[in-house]
Amino acid sequence: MPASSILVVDDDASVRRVLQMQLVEAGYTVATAQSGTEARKLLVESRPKLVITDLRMPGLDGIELLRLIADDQIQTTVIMITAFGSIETAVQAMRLGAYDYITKPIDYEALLLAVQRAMERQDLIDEVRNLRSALDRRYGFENIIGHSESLLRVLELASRVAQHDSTVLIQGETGTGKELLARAIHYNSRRRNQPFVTINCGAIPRDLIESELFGHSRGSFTGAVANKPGRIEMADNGTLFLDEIGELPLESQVKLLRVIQHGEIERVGGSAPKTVNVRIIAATHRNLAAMVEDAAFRQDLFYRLAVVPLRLPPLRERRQDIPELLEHLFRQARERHNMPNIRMAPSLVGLFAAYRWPGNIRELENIIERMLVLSNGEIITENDLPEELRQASLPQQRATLLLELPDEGISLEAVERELLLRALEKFDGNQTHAARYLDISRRTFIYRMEKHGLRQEDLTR
Ligand SMILES: Nc1ncnc2c1ncn2[C@@H]1O[C@H](COP(=O)(O)OP(=O)(O)OP(=O)(O)O)[C@@H](O)[C@H]1O
Repeated sequence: MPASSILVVDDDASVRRVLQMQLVEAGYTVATAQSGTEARKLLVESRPKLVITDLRMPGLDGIELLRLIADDQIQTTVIMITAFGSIETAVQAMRLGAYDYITKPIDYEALLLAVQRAMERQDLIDEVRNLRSALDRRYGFENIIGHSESLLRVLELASRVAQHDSTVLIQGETGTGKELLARAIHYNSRRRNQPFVTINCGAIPRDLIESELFGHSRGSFTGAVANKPGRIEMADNGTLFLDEIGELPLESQVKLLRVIQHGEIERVGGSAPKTVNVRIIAATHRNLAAMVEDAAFRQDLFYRLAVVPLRLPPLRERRQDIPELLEHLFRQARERHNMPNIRMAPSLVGLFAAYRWPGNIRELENIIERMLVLSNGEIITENDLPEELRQASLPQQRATLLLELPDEGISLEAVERELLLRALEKFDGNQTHAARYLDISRRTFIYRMEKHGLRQEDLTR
């Protein structure tokens, strides 16, 4: 049956005939069924866009047909024909999901108008469904490329947690796909048809972050010219993605905790607290546990966020994924720039696999894009690679940290001591930076310095 098809269901042959005639004349393709049971069969076989059904029929009646359509989730719009005066059943039909009803004797002009509106509605529903499934495909777990064990383990956990409403904390270096994973969780959760709202806590000035998160009332500060809902409110019933949560100032952390604990927000500048229902997914490239030790992040909030902690491994820890990612991202970039014939010399894969990728997949994506745009031939060769990648192939530079392992053995303590000193040196004696560089808390850093009997002055040894 073609797309604009209508199924007319009535046990009265003359009503069927007249309805069919009128609708065909108006340009629709029409099929008919003389009972609910016959309609049921046709519904499955030919998937009509619209069903016009009589309410009262022997056997399976209009209401039962409507229930079937709802239960089987058949995508169609229903118009019910009811006897004049049976308003209660019409109301019942609407409650069960009928889009409209018309009464007998049928006013054909009114019917055609109702059909036209119903068709437009079904078109809209179909369009939204198509867009949504494109979105689902785009943000599904299957779009997170890679088959390394460390990645698969995270994806498996994430897909299990997606079904539940628990708060998720995603940790991982910059560019490892934290936002991509957060979206996949949202689009695979029960909230998928509700908003996914993001906020980057590191990108918003400190004095504006609360108004951005919680909204503000008119006049609460200079520039607050109107009432404005915050991102949390916008994410009501959906998911809020708090990127770079480690950058959230301590004062705002208390308020966020309140949202998580009580589901309540208060706009900046007053107004009564409002109840919201949001799922929170937070992400950070920082070591939050170390920040808690340094009192730079609230412990209570940390525990609330890290109900399900997920850690995305850096690319250099899953080098086996590089060829697959390279191919995927290259194909995407080729399509984006409409360069279907461009190829990449196969020898390049080795160079890509050897590089350290400090910026992870985002860096890989950017380098591919740059090579493609700047290339002037049909094939990308080693000469088109940025310097840092070509260097990666030189064996002596494969790793930034190369330890000489002497035959007589080496003391782990001595190595640790040396690392502490080198890190301090690298950051001109700044302990906070050195600790962050070594991915430990400042407290741990100081503790280890003391353990080795090191003092700041030893720097100048
Ligand atoms: N496994 C993957 N497969 C395909 N594309 C990926 C993968 N991981 C990341 N990407 C792509 O890499 C880019 C960076 O990913 P994303 O923004 O999710 O990283 P991030 O960890 O949130 O980064 P940042 O910490 O800098 O915000 C995006 O364009 C994303 O689509």
